[in-house]
Amino acid sequence: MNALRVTGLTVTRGAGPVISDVDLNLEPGRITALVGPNGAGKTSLLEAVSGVVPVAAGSVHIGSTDITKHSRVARSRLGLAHIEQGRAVFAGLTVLENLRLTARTRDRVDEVLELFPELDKRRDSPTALLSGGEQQMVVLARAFAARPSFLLIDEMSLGLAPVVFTRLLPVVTRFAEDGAAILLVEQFTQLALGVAQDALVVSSGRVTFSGESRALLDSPEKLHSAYLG
Ligand SMILES: Nc1ncnc2c1ncn2[C@@H]1O[C@H](COP(=O)(O)OP(=O)(O)OP(=O)(O)O)[C@@H](O)[C@H]1O
Repeated sequence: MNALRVTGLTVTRGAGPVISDVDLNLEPGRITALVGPNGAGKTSLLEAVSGVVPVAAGSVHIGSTDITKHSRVARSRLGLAHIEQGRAVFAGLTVLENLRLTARTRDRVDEVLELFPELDKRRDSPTALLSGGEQQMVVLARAFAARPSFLLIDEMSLGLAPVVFTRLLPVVTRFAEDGAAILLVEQFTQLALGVAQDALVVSSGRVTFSGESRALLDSPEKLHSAYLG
């Protein structure tokens, strides 16, 4: 399976660059935690990789295919999915209908519901009636149903109690074990580093650490200085 490779990426917003010269590799089966202070540029980096915003310099490749100028739709056809910040379910549809929007087969819907027994129980409920945590599960489940090879997840925990977020993390791990490459942006730094094999710290738009997440978990000083840039 291919890797996704970001090289020398620079993104400009408003007055100047918010991401500068970032390199990043997403390998099949591995989770990369992307962490850093507020306003560091994490969301902008994800948006540039998925094609929400254009890049000012640098490139994004899937295998040998240069997707830097591809549309979002073209990227998604190549297996790239992006769960953007803030949950967006189709509230008027049931859980099952939400999943069928992205699943190619009925079997895939069943496979995904196996990962989320809570949703299976409520499969025929309008999604609007679910709790915030359950709605976030629908968002994740809908992304999984499309079987992306590369999944960018932006602040899955936003608005959720840590206990709910902790419930979602093993499912993300399981999805990576099935072969997906995942880039996880998270405010709960320790939890994100705990499930990830690789880590990238950005501060003021620049990479201040790139390596195994274990190195940061073992050294709070290293993490602290990477945050400070
Ligand atoms: N639409 C926009 N127009 C102009 N500037 C923007 C826009 N969106 C974000 N920015 C700026 O880009 C910089 C990086 O923001 P970004 O949201 O990418 O950071 P972040 O690391 O995801 O932050 P947070 O952790 O707070 O969500 C910030 O200075 C922000 O003000």
